[in-house]
Amino acid sequence: MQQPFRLPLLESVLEAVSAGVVVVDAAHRIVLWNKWMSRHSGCAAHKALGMDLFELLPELRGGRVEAAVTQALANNFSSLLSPTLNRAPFPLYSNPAAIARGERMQQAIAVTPLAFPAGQMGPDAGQAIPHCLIQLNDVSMAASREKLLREQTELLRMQTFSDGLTGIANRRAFDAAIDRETRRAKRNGTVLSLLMIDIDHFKPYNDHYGHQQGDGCLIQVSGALQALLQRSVDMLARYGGEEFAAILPDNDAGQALRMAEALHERVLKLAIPHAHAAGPLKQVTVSIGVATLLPGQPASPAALIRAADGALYAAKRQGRNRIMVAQPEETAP
Ligand SMILES: Nc1nc2c(ncn2[C@@H]2O[C@H](COP(=O)(O)OP(=O)(O)OP(=O)(O)O)[C@@H](O)[C@H]2O)c(=O)[nH]1
Repeated sequence: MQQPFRLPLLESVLEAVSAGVVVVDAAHRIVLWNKWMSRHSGCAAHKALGMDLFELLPELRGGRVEAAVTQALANNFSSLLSPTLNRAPFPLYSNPAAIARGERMQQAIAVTPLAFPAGQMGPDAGQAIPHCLIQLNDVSMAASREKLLREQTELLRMQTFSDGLTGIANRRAFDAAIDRETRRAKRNGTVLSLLMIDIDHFKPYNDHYGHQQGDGCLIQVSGALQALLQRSVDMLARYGGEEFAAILPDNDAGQALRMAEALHERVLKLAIPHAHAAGPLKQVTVSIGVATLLPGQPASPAALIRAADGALYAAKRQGRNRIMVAQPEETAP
């Protein structure tokens, strides 16, 4: 090892490294401020050196950086400041365009205690003098990739569980919810109601007005139904083509029937013209089947759906534009 070259070599490494390197002494005075720090902070080393770090950058006072530096100097503790909790504590910018936008670099910061041996002479000879090393890395790219991934994941989640046409929950979301709510009702000994809602004579509507207007009708009806389901626990889902399902946790048979009446009425109020509607009302109507799972009743989600569906088809058979109620069959607990 060629001893004389070590120090200059280390210095050029410190200046060339793609990370911020700052060293402060026990009084928080800056004793090292590398080129990367000058470039990204806009503060040259000759200005920073000898200054109190928290006077140079007062916004670091009282935050996680000051706490980490104090822990390093007083207790010899190292800290890693998570970029999630401490996005950009130092006023550092990736490039001039980022300065113009006022967009700080996202930072990963490591704070490490250092102990320099004091010189050979004097009262402190041989003793370690506490210092603190602060390393900073630019994680802006990783952070924006992470943000993009999070947004894409959220979009995929939305697409997986919502209906592309109406924006309400889709069949997949319904299947998971009815299963979850049935188990919750059994566990808590509470009631659970289910409404199956179907637009009457939708095929002739489509045939007469066209598929696009049919889509518009589905959007209007689902919007009207959704507007009435105000509780966060209620769920309206598109069960199939022109069939919707409403899960009503904690609603007994009477409450579910009243909700069905309100939904039925709300669709009538839309007054969507339907030239081929049966009966005197030449407008879009719905038929609704209602079923309620009673506390302690051993019934499966499938039995609840079967009962509500059975009631819906009874409503269809009896002329449509009406509400029918059925009781789910008991199944083995
Ligand atoms: N426009 C449109 N139509 C759809 C969509 N999904 C299903 N449909 C149509 O909905 C109609 C359902 O018809 P049927 O099941 O015969 O029921 P209906 O004519 O409403 O008769 P009843 O339910 O017995 O009153 C079919 O013509 C489907 O093509 C959709 O996303 N958009």
